[in-house]
Amino acid sequence: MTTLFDPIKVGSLELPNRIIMAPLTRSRAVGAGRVPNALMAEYYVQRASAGLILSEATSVTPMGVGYADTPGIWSDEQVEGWKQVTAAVHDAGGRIFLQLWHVGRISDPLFLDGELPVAPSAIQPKGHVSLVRPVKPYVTPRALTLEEIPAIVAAYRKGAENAKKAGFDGVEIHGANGYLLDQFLQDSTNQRTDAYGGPIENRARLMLEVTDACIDVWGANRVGMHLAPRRDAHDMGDSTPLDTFGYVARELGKRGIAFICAREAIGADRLGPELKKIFGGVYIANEKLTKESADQLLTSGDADAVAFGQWFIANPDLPERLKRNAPLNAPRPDKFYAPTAEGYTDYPALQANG
Ligand SMILES: C=C(C(=O)O)c1ccccc1
Repeated sequence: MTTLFDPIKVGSLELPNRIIMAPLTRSRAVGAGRVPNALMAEYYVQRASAGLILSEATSVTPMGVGYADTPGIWSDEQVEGWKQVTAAVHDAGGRIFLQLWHVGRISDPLFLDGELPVAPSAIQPKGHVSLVRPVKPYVTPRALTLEEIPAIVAAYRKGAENAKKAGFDGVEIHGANGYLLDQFLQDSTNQRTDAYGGPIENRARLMLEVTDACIDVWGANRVGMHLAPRRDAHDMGDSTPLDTFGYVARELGKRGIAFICAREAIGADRLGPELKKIFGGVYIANEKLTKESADQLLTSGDADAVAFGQWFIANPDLPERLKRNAPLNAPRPDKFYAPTAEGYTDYPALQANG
């Protein structure tokens, strides 16, 4: 019976366990340059016992930013900043992928030097700009012109190249949670009439062009994809979800990428088991999992590995704690996005003889 502690090959990497650290935005890349720093290196190295760390979402271009103090991967300075993170994780025997991100319409002119956010179509998302006070509704984004799209693909390619320069072990493409690639994929947010809109193969085109660019840089066995088939973030929706996500899973399977990591909790409406069959590769399940529900997913074959978010925030030595059935530290949501060491690097690990 497969357990969390069994090794697994993901792409060309041998992982010592199936306990993945989910991508977690923590807003500690403080400063105009959005450069990773020593505090971030300390946070990641504390969690290096994960089978694989998926880094926090990292913008591939300034126009892809939508939150305060989140890091980028477009500048030489940011590459240098990330090098201290990857070196620390590798020195501790860990493995880390960078998550490549563009928020699309989930932004605001205050993050974009006064520019409107860009998107497949000019459709205002319901909801408010995250973590901004006073509360501010999202604006109506500007639809990207057909001529602008090659530059978006080029930005992801550059991000993939810079991730390699920075010492990462691979890249995960953020295709989930209502951000740019997800906005193109789902028909509630994409009303284009050109080659990037209409039928599923057109709406998936940008996601797959970005995937092909990353494969060109890294090879398929070092590229992953993050998906949110439940369509529950940032006012998303699709009229034929299994067809839409099934098409993506099939196309990613044809390309032989290292994994799909799908954010969907255990629930009757989840598409995971179907998508896993269609994809045919390593399927990582994420969100609100416990040790029991994670074990159940592995035992049933509905997932090959599991990603924990909040439990890794609060427990730097999560794999050891799960192995020992040790008590887990409680996360402190008030510090999830505060630019402080408090609630970031001060969660205690078990005592060596604990
Ligand atoms: C990158 C995020 C995502 O994937 O939802 C995110 C960003 C800000 C806060 C929480 C999560």
